[in-house]
Amino acid sequence: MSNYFNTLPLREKLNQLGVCDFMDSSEFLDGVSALKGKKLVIVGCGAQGLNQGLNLRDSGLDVSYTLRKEAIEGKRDSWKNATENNFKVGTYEELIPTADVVINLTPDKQHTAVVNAIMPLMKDGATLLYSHGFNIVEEGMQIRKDLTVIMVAPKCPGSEVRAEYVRGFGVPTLIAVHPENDPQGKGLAQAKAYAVGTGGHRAGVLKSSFVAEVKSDLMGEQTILCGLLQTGSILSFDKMVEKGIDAGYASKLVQYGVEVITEALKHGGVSGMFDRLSNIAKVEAFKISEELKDIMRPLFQKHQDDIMSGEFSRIMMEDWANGDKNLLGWRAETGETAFEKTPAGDVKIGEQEYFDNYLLMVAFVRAGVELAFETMVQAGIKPESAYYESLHETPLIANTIARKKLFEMNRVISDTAEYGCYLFDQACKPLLGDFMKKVNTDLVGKNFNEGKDGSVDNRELVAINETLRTHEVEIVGTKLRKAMTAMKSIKTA
Ligand SMILES: NC(=O)C1=CN([C@@H]2O[C@H](COP(=O)(O)OP(=O)(O)OC[C@H]3O[C@@H](n4cnc5c(N)ncnc54)[C@H](OP(=O)(O)O)[C@@H]3O)[C@@H](O)[C@H]2O)C=CC1
Ligand SMILES: CC(=O)[C@](C)(O)C(=O)O
Ligand SMILES: [Mg+2]
Ligand SMILES: [Mg+2]
Repeated sequence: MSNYFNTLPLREKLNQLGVCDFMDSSEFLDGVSALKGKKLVIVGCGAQGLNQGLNLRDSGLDVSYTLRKEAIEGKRDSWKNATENNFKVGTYEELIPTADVVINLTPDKQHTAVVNAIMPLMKDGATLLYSHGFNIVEEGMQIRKDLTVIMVAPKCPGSEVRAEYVRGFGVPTLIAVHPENDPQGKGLAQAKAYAVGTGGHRAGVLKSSFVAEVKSDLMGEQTILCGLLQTGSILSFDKMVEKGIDAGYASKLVQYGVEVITEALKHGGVSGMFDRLSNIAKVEAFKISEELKDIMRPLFQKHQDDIMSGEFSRIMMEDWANGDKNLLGWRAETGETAFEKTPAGDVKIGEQEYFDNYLLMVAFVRAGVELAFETMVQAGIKPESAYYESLHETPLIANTIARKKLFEMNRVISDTAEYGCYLFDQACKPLLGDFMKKVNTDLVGKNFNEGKDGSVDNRELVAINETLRTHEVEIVGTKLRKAMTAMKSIKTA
């Protein structure tokens, strides 16, 4: 097998990268009917497996889980996840031959082995569904020609796929039909029905391609969504402690601050987040985010270039072959950071205080969202896809950090995302060394407005507002958020 994307001529590469049609809600009036009465069998019951299954069942669909024998015999977590939620569980041999749709929600690194094990058991004309394009695009997996191959990819960590559904909302979702596998022409109808089943249609669905999804998903998770939130959290905490801020306060500000700050981003975009700052704080946060963009731009571009060329996948698959040596080493290193080891203090922090005392994170988020969006669009990803993958998913990742710090984020996201997150973090921390030397507690830990008279130059403020509001991520975000009529607010502890 070889990288499918690299076998395409440039014209077809650009064509598949550019597939991105925002689907009007009227396209989902058939609801789940295309899958009603069908047997949906999910392989794996982890972050996506469990949470998608819970949503699908609540949407009236017939869901069961097939797990590898050692998971059943060893009563592993995946077996506990499925049985404790009263799902039917069986072996591949027991459940796959009667399945109408087999949903592969195992780790990307296992996909080739898993698909080779389940494909011979799949009945003629069945459907194989992925939630990420890696196996098809980066590994070039070939699927039996009588099978339909589709993708329904939530732009969200598994835990929040369920949390948003329970709130009566959903998460933005990319759907696609693999052009090499749609023999009965039923792929799109099934993908749409599955997206309704997970609740994705309430947040927004893009008709995408396996190529567009994988090349944008890898970029979002490595940079703004996981990598930069990890780097920014660790550097912010270390700076506060270095400057004598109480470690418990610093830990709470960082752990919950990213959720409070990005909740404003979710509802009002970058400009909405900046509007939560005083005028003098907005001017300062703008200035340092401009500097952060200049420092990090080459790193964001390198990540996108390596994703496009297949170099990222090559080095990650090398680590797979090497027993996940880097992944496990970086995971252990992250767990040993002072931020991860310092519990949030029992101290009251008001909602506005998270903005006034944490300008640095506001600046990190603006720089990361805009850089990730700009870099994806320059590489051929359409703005709607880039928006979901950069701005909208950031608060959903932040929800996991608020729950149990970086440990929870790295536990819930895929192993592919976790590897990419660490890869970015390892490069970004030293890149920001000189910048962080100049950072003081006015930007992180203390109220920026304290002792200042609050006056600003009107023309400068008008220019900053104009720059924030006219960025393409704000233009497309305003349009996409209009469709998110069921979006709910989250109150932080
Ligand atoms: N995590 C996320 O939020 C997102 C993930 N995705 C995609 O969803 C897919 C699943 O990812 P995710 O939910 O994170 O995976 P998890 O690591 O959370 O869960 C993987 C599941 O697969 C099982 N599994 C592991 N190894 C094997 C194997 N060799 N054979 C059979 N089953 C195995 C595990 O159970 P056990 O070890 O007990 O057998 C577990 O139930 C991936 O393609 C990922 O890219 C897409 C969007 C977001
Ligand atoms: C949660 C999600 O969308 C990620 C980051 O792409 C993943 O976990 O792979
Ligand atoms: Mg993703
Ligand atoms: Mg991913």
